[in-house]
Amino acid sequence: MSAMPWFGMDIGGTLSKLVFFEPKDSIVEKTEDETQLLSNVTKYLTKNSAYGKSGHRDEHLQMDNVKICNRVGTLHFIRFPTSEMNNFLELAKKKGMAASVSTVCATGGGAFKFEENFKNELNLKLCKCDELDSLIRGLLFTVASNNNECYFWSQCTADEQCSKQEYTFQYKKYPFIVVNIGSGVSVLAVYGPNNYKRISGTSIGGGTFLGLCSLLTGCNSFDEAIELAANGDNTKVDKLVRDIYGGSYSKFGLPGELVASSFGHMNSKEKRAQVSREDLARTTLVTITNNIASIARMCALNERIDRVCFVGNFLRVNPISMKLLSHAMDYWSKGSQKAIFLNHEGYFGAIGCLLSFDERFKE
Ligand SMILES: Nc1ncnc2c1ncn2[C@@H]1O[C@H](COP(=O)(O)OP(=O)(O)O)[C@@H](O)[C@H]1O
Ligand SMILES: CC(C)(COP(=O)(O)O)[C@@H](O)C(=O)NCCC(=O)O
Repeated sequence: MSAMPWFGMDIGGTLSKLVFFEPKDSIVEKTEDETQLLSNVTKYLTKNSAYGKSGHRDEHLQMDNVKICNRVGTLHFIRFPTSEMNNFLELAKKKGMAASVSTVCATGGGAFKFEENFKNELNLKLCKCDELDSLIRGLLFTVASNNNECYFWSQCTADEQCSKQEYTFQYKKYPFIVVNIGSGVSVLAVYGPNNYKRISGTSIGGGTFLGLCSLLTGCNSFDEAIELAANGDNTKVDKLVRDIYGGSYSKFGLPGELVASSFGHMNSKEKRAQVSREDLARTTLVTITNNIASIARMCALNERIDRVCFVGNFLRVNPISMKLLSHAMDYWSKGSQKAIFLNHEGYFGAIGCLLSFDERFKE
């Protein structure tokens, strides 16, 4: 079967992620098909960082000297909103992306939903891979290939002192938890390279943040929502323990600054009149993030696992949530659970999917 070895696609509920492998070695002779694709598609993809109105290449994530399928080359990372799928298919057709190939590996719900569109528009067969298998596979591969992939936030009790630190993740040491925060949230316990289970999930995820924030603030993008949140104050919107107790609730170790009731001030007309779009964006972000932290903590406790990797595009340009997650894990576990983050946060499904080409199509 003829297949397209250098693309892996993850078509998610909000964003489509496209990982593209550009072979750079001269050891292996290029086939005629390869030469044609490399000259047309590679030039177009690597010379630009924006495609159409809404496609972006994350140049800062590019990985050089990566070995895949016995080839050495560069991995490129591209994303576009899944809602723009029709425009993507049109552009792919125009640029001849599928001209000399018949199959591409794809994962995420969209690999099922858009299968017919790929067939009809591009005459391209989607070889479907499971999204959680791909996620774990891509994550393990990336951590093994990239020394600087993982980091953590230290001293997150005081925001000014909280800093990003490199983390050497012993990925060969199992188990660990993966919390994938995409449109919704999946929580996985990983026991070995081919041994994991999905232990929990919640529909209150990245899609909920963006949806609620759009409703409450009229913002038009995720980046705008995060920017608003960065300048807001959730204590104007949330009811804190100290608003109820006048201080902390010490008998059960609840500090005064803890949110007792998310959005709890908003039943008051006067308080509503005092809040800004920024405050509402911040509160939405804090509410969703704290809820995810609670679920992650309980899952880690239940499974008796202390390392928790948070991934997914909800964490893109979002240090506020990463710091909150770090603080929550550390504080409530009295330092026994650790929150770990990864630079290629939203791309592991697509990377894992690209890697499965090797297995499925080698002669
Ligand atoms: N440019 C963006 N556009 C839309 N959502 C974004 C963007 N960047 C980050 N996000 C956040 O990431 C979430 C999607 O994460 P992702 O891991 O790609 O999940 P999915 O596979 O469900 O699309 C969105 O719900 C939103 O919270
Ligand atoms: C259905 C999904 C696996 C799809 O993945 P996504 O596109 O959100 O990354 C995910 O949204 C999810 O796990 N939702 C939570 C469902 C639940 O456990 O309540």
